[in-house]
Amino acid sequence: MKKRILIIDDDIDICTLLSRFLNKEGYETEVAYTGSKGIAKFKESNFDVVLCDYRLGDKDGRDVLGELKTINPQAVVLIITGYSDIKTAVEVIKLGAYDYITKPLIPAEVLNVISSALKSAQAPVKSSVVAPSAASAGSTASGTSAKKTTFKSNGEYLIGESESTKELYRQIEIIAPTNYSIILYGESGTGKEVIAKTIHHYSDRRNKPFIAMDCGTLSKELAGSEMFGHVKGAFTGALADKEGHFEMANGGTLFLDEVANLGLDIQATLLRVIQERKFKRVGGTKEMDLDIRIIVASNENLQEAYHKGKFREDLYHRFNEFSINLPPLRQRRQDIPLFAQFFLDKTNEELHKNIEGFDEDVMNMFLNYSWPGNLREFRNVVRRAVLLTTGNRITAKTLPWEITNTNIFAKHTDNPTTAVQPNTISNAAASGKEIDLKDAAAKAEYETIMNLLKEVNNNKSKAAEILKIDRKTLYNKIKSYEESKELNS
Ligand SMILES: Nc1ncnc2c1ncn2[C@@H]1O[C@H](COP(=O)(O)OP(=O)(O)OP(=O)(O)O)[C@@H](O)[C@H]1O
Repeated sequence: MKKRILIIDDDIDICTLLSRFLNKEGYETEVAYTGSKGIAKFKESNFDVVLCDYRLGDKDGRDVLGELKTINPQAVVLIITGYSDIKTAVEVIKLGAYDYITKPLIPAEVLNVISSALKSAQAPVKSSVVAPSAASAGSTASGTSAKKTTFKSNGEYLIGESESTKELYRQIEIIAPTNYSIILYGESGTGKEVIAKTIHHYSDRRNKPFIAMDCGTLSKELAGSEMFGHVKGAFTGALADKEGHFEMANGGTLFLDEVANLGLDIQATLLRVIQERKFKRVGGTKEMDLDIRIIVASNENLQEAYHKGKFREDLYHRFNEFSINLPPLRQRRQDIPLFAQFFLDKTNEELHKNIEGFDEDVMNMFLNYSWPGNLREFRNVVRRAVLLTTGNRITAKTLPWEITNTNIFAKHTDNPTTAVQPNTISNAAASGKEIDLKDAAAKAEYETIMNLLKEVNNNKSKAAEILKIDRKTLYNKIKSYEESKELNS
């Protein structure tokens, strides 16, 4: 049966082009020109993938994503963002989008992302049973705590060589063979799920399922059923018996992503299940024994969350048998050339291309950039650059402007990473301060423009040229930021 794709975009031309192109590639498509119409279509019928533009006439992609996930937590949603809008991309991934695609759209990239989304959706969304063979590439764990593990890239993921990476793997080596619950802290895209899978590979549970569950998008109503399953008739809409993530993971490892987002009610149920090591499907009577290892991930400090009353302290202590901090990419710069080559090799393989490497200035830009979307962003940037490259090497022309302009920006500020606010996220989490990612992004853009204008003696045409935008867009960006500042002051 043909896979069905819903395209939501207020640009009729893009809808038509995408739809024609995807039909030719064997997909069935439907289009909606507004967020509300898209949501209505999604309610009426099943789609395997939703492609949704971030900026829509009536709503933004974030709202649409939220509503689609409320209708079906397993919805596979790909958000289309502007070329330089990595902060939005990070935000929508946190909200449960499967991935993002940047504009201008490149057909091969669209196909690539759709096909990997469809593969992942064969299991429930964000859930994956790890092939045991993936574990065998490194020297395998013997199952005793005294064994010596040597981590090696399994071809799918890279390990890295910087000091912080070595420390990370030293911790994994100690903890993997035990049955301890683990909290993984790290910004979006640092590889928390990848590390959770690695821990699973190197544990005695490696031949059992690894199931990932995204708690960030669970509605209060569906949380119980998603976790523990339900029996037919348990509530309106429970048309058949359903297995929950705990049951799927039984015997193996359950990875709870964005665990700080779980409501207090479901936290109470979760605690009881973990303590009693037994659970029932919602509405069911049969009690099942629970044998799982739990790994949770959060980009918010859970200790602070419980101090604020957002997270149960007893549940926190249950999870916190061990915790690991994943460094952001900007703190493991030594690994950047390795990851660049790794992502290049992978993309060459996927696209049957043979690009040999990167121009020297490209690598310098990679090293200077602050990577707010971490490894996910890096992978996407390299993938896109490979798609756009026609020669032997990747040149700066194929990179987004925020990367090509890192150096200019760095000259004018004490903190070269201000442009992308990465530290603000963790600092804000630590201080309990609320930040608005959109405001942060707009501020960063504004500061970048103003600093560049100083650099070019206020020559706006020159600044626009360097930023690869037209003069009008440059004016609009300055104006809209200054107006919003006035409104908020
Ligand atoms: N060690 C690695 N080697 C190669 N690629 C990696 C590695 N770690 C992460 N990636 C890339 O980054 C992507 C994001 O990783 P992952 O989903 O594990 O991050 P995350 O921290 O769980 O993100 P989020 O908090 O947004 O869910 C992966 O799909 C993969 O492409």
